[in-house]
Amino acid sequence: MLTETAYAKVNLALHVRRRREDGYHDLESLFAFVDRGDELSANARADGGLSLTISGPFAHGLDSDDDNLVLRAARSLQISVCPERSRGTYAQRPSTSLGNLAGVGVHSSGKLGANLHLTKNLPVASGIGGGSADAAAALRLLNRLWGCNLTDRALCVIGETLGSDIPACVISQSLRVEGRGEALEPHDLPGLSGMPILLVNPGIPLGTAPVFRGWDQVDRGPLDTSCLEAVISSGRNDLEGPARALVPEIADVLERLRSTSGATLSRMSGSGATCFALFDSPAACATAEQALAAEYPAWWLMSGMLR
Ligand SMILES: C[C@](O)(CO)[C@H](O)COP(=O)(O)OP(=O)(O)OC[C@H]1O[C@@H](n2ccc(N)nc2=O)[C@H](O)[C@@H]1O
Ligand SMILES: Nc1ncnc2c1ncn2[C@@H]1O[C@H](COP(=O)(O)OP(=O)(O)OP(=O)(O)O)[C@@H](O)[C@H]1O
Repeated sequence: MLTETAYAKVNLALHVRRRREDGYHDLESLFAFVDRGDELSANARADGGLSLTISGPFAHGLDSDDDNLVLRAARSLQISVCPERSRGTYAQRPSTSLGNLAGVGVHSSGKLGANLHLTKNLPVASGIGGGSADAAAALRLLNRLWGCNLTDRALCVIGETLGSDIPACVISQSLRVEGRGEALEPHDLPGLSGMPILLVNPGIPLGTAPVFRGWDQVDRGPLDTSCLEAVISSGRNDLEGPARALVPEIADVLERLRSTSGATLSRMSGSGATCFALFDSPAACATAEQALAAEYPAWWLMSGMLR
């Protein structure tokens, strides 16, 4: 059995620059990843079939049916390395051209199968990329399990067809991200790796599309990622306003985090409703987590370190 962690994603800053013709938005964002998240495991299956079971604190919020992003990612990988699977039951082929990716041909027998198990530790629809991280973990895991030997770049191309955050989640290291989410540059700012972080969600799921729809279409300018201080002082999350309009509790979370001792940056991640605080020491982070757990038992909390 092989395992992969689906690392929680945080947008340390998220600038929305433009609404595009295709309905998506061009972004500039600094992505970072927490060293904890969902856990995915898999055993190989010789009959080419796929199955998924789910356990964990947020298993109840999720179906293990064909629409689960883990199974959608698995099917996309099957089709990419073994195109004849796109006929018959496997209806959909990734729309992006993968060049000669299919030519790796190692699995022309089409017997790529797996029994997958997901331990769902991250809240669903919460702005920390849970589903995207799961799909990315499935691509990394099955690439190993099936011996496909695809590069990260090829996995990103497959992931991009399933969701904007998935390419970044394939890499799961700090990145500057532009476009819809597909233009990635590694961006390892000094001091970021190992930094303590606390994630806080008020316990209310929030879909991504309605938050983007609420954006006021005002371009407030580019994101300076030259140093962490610039990201802290001049970075924003342009989706915070529309997310707060839908979930007013986000304001309570941010107010509480901003009054926390030792927090160097508090902001909302992605389309919300999860917010985060970065800390100058693990002790300050642990103290904050204990205090919030006692004060707000309904809030979901997870502490960790940036990768
Ligand atoms: C807000 C972020 O989490 C920031 O990292 C991402 O941009 C969202 O990524 P995601 O959840 O993977 O989003 P997708 O599943 O691709 O898209 C969901 C919906 O969000 C909106 N969407 C998403 C990404 C983007 N750059 N512009 C958009 O307008 C679109 O309405 C889309 O239909
Ligand atoms: N394995 C999965 N985990 C979570 N959500 C999934 C999964 N598979 C499918 N979904 C669906 O994807 C939708 C988005 O869930 P997700 O948790 O990825 O949102 P999010 O945290 O807001 O992501 P992002 O930060 O990328 O916008 C949910 O409505 C959920 O039903």
